[in-house]
Amino acid sequence: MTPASLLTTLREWAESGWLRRLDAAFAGFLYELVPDAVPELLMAGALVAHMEGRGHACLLLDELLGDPDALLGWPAEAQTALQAAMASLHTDPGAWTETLQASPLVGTGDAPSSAPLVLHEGRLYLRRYWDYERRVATQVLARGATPLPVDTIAVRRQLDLLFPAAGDASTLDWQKAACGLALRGRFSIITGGPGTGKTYTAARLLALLFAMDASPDRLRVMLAAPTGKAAARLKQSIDAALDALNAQVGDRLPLDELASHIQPARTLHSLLGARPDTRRFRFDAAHPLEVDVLIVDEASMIHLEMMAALLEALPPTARVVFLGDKDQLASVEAGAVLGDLCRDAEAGRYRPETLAYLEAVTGQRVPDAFAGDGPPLAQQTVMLRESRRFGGPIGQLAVAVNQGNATSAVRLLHGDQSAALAWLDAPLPADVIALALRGRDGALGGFGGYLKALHVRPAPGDAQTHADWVLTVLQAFERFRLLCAVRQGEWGAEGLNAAIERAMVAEGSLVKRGAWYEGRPVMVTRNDAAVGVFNGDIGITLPPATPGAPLRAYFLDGNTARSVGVSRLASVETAFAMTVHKSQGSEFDHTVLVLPRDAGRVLTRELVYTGITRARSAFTLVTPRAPAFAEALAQRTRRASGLLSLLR
Ligand SMILES: Nc1ncnc2c1ncn2[C@@H]1O[C@H](COP(=O)(O)OP(=O)(O)OP(=O)(O)O)[C@@H](O)[C@H]1O
Repeated sequence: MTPASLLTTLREWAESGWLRRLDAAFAGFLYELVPDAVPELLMAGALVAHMEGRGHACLLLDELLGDPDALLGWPAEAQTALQAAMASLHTDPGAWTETLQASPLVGTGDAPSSAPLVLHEGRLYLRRYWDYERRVATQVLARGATPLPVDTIAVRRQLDLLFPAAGDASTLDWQKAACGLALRGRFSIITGGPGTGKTYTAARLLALLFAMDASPDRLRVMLAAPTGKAAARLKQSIDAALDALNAQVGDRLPLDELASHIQPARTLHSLLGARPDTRRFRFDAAHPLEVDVLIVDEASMIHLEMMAALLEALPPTARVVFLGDKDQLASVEAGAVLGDLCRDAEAGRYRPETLAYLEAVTGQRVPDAFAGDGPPLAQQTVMLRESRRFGGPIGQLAVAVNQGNATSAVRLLHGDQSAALAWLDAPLPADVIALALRGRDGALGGFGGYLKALHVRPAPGDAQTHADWVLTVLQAFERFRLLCAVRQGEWGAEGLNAAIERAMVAEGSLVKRGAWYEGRPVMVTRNDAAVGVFNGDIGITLPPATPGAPLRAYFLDGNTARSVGVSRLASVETAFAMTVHKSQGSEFDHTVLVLPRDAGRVLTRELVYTGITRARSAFTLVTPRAPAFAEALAQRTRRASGLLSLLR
């Protein structure tokens, strides 16, 4: 196959929807740069771009040549076309590697180069992603290189105070261990499922750092998370945990002062100083953040590019602690950074030196099963294993789903007597709409509470009454949500949003005269630093206090609301229903997960797990085709990345 005919084939694949137009265009761009580029290079270029669009940081050549069907998961017709095209190219991985390496368009990654592609240990990258991975790995390695000196006797005293032993004093308290490990590292991770006490532990870690610091009055503490909502939740949880701790041990630790050192929680974009029209941030390696301790929540949502920018913006002396659930869906953007970094979290793999340190500072023995010879990062990672909030049916369901145990999960969904869980066979989207409008027996209602709050609008004029009403409406909206596996189609977020709007208009709960109407919930889909809104922010369209003034979108910001004129919101979508991806970092009292008839490779175990763990007190699974649930549980998200190999 000639390069020109391969490019035609790639364009045809894009026309058929197997590749993105961008992927085929990228191969065309490579050909323009080097007209004698071989077809292997053009094919690899289109496919590495395609894989990036699907969240992979790189393309594994072995997998492409060994089992392209499994790698790409294309429809049968596309697979046949791919096989035919691949048959005309080299079949041997060694020959592919040599061919690619010979091209001026492919760098090795070891030497500085501006080649658009990088081939490193059998992984082909778009240069940008190679760069992100390398920068993240460099930072993680530098920050984890040597443990910081610790006065183990003093730490033991503080930890005993912060974690008074309950029950068997010799049983390891992982929360206590997590504080001990984070204390001696500049980079640490505390992972665990929902309600395992990640923020509870982080609050105690702050108290410990404060107690152990030589000049605590100068300690600068920052809190951040990928979304505004997650940031606000983090601050609330840390404040609540510190208040409770104060009541417990306030006479022996200066916790009041600590609270005054914690700055308001920020989104990562705002922390780093996002600027309009550029990917560069105000804070970077040359202009580092002024921080000593940074706690970052919902770390599973951090994508590679953001992680690289964040770590580089931290001064070398700062301490960063990531909190997150490694089993949740990774970010929409390429990379699965937390999942990669937590590869050893389950097993522990603590070295003898780490085990001895943990025993010295906790007074407890780490069970032998967690001993090993893990890399430095594993020595700074702790997985919390006991859920404190999710012991009930929702927690049991989350565990069954995480283990891929469909039989047990289905039994729980069908047989729950407490009504926290339910399975609804919904042959038609109208069944979902009925559930959204009226809720279900035993669970909290659907959008009824929200519509009710919306309609008790105060008389115009009084700013305070108006502000109270806005808050009530925003909080009511947070109680219920439809989560979809996909965006498009009648079972996707777009289809269900349109259907809900129609149903609400038909029953007279909404008056819709144009795209913007009173009561329209919207989700921001693009960061806009100039307006101060970020991807994933959820707002409600409401009239302002001044009579006759144009509609504004109100966003919950902790316990207050801020507003933006709707004409300034360029990229938003209606948000009665949203994708599971976009729901990360949020929780709703009653969460409904809608699985479509067939969603192919997007329907995964991580997606179902993430949906379930958004539910605070009730969860309903809805699907028109029952087997879709078990099929989803059988499918894992696997993202190609070289981060672990760079961390070796
Ligand atoms: N060791 C503990 N003793 C008593 N209560 C605890 C303990 N650990 C956590 N909790 C309580 O369990 C609840 C959940 O804890 P926390 O919010 O810290 O969990 P999380 O892992 O951060 O949850 P999420 O995944 O929702 O962010 C809180 O009410 C917290 O006070």
